[in-house]
Parts: sequence; C-alpha cells; structure tokens
Amino acid sequence: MRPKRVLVKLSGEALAGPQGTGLDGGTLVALAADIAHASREGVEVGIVVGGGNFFRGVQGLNKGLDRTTADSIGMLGTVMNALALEHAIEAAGAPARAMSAVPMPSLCESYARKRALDHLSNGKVVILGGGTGNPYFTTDTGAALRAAELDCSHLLKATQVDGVYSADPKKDPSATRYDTLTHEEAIRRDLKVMDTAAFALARDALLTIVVFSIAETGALAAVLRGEGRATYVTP
Ligand SMILES: Nc1ncnc2c1ncn2[C@@H]1O[C@H](COP(=O)(O)OP(=O)(O)O)[C@@H](O)[C@H]1O
Ligand SMILES: O=c1ccn([C@@H]2O[C@H](COP(=O)(O)OP(=O)(O)O)[C@@H](O)[C@H]2O)c(=O)[nH]1
Repeated sequence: MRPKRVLVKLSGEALAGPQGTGLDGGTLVALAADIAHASREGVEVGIVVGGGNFFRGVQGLNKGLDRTTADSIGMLGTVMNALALEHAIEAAGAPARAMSAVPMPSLCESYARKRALDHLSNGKVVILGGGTGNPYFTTDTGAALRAAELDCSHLLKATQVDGVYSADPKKDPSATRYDTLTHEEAIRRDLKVMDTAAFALARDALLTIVVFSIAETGALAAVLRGEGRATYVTP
C-alpha cells in the first residue's frame, strides 16, 4: 500500500498512555514521531481524534446531563486532543493544523473541506477535532465522514487491538481474528470495534478500513507500507 492520502482515527485513549486518562507526554511524543515520519514519506495524513481520555457522552447520562449537553462536553475533549497533537506533531518536525468541526476560532481553525484539502496538499498534517460537530455521533463516524469527503484511499483505525475479532478480544480470549472481512459482514455480525454507522458510511463510500494496534512504535509506518498485523475491512 503506498497511499497518497489517508485518514487516521486515533481514539482518545491512544493519547493517555498507561494511566488511561488525560494526556501522557511520552505517548504524545511517540505518536507524533510516527505521524511526522509518515508525512515526511510524502503521505498526506488527516487525523480524526477521539476524546475518550477526557469524557464520553454516555458518561454524562448518569450525571444528570441530557445527551446533547453530554455530547457537547465530549466534543470539547476531542478538540483538546487535537490541539495537543498539533503541537506534538509540529515539535516532531512536521507542519500540522488543528481544525475543529465546532467553531472556536480563537483556539484553532474551523473545519472547512476546501481548506483541509489545501493544507493536506501543502504537506501539512490536518488534525480534525469535534468529530462530526453534532451530538448522537462518535468520532468513529466522524472519521468515516472525513475520510470520504477528503477523498482518502484508506481509513486507518489505530487502536489498542491488532485487528477485528469475532468478539471483543479483551473480554473473550477465544475470539478469532479476521485478516479481511467486508463492511457488511462487520455490520451483520455486530462487531463493535467501530460503530455500525461508521461501517455503513465507509461501505457506501467504498472506503477500506484498516484496523491495527498503535501500541508498537512504527506501527503506522508499517501499515502504510502494507506490512504489520492488521484487519482489512473492504467494500
Ligand atoms: N469485534 C471486535 N474486534 C476488535 N475489537 C473489539 C471488538 N469488539 C469490541 N472491541 C473493542 O473495541 C476497541 C476499539 O474501539 P475504540 O473505541 O477505538 O477503543 P480503543 O480505545 O481501544 O481504541 C478495542 O480496543 C476492543 O477492546
Ligand atoms: O461527532 C461526534 C463525535 C464525538 N462526540 C462526543 O464526543 C465523545 C468523544 O468521542 P469518542 O467517544 O468517539 O472518542 P474515542 O472513543 O475515539 O476516544 C463521544 O463520546 C460523544 O459524546 C459527539 O457528540 N459527536
């Protein structure tokens, strides 16, 4: 795989390191180095980052918040991660721009497709916060949406497991790992590695999803070379 432009989905936990919440400096440096390396190799890299290391909407429901307010707090967390990644990637030597689907112009650019494409074609890593900018969604669906509208060849789901399994491998040790499967199969089997909405959007956009573990240094570069353990979810 020598893609021209990819969309990397990073969950919030990927930035938290061993403590599992907030931001871990060493983890940010390691992630940014991988991303900067890919960018220097000439790949245009868009990133959609989650916010689970700060807040997920569902957590708000048992705090007496309504879903929309809880999701707004969650989206703010994704922008916090986008700002941290922008700084870390620039510190690693690659130009980067955070853009938010929720306009907050004093903190970062507001997302606009044309502007994001201009940044990508000028060799900047674009980090997309705020997900879809709407409640009742997650950043998995935001990632599929941005990958489709930015004409990315692949959606690279960087996560804590090394692919898509027949069940959550963290809960079911007997789960078996797929090398490849279709979006339809993932939806039919109700495989919760990504939301059903994200699989459906990727299916309709004919977008291949590559699910891999971000835990090892160099994992992203390996996936971009078509190497490393990963599951390919194809149309
Ligand atoms: N069928 C499945 N295959 C792989 N992972 C699954 C599956 N079902 C649930 N999961 C869980 O989904 C997680 C990936 O979703 P995500 O929200 O990105 O969390 P993470 O913080 O781990 O990236 C995995 O870490 C895994 O624990
Ligand atoms: O388009 C979106 C994307 C995210 N969120 C909210 O932001 C939170 C953090 O995003 P996500 O759970 O996808 O983060 P991740 O699991 O990838 O860390 C979600 O739980 C939602 O509450 C939202 O409302 N709309």
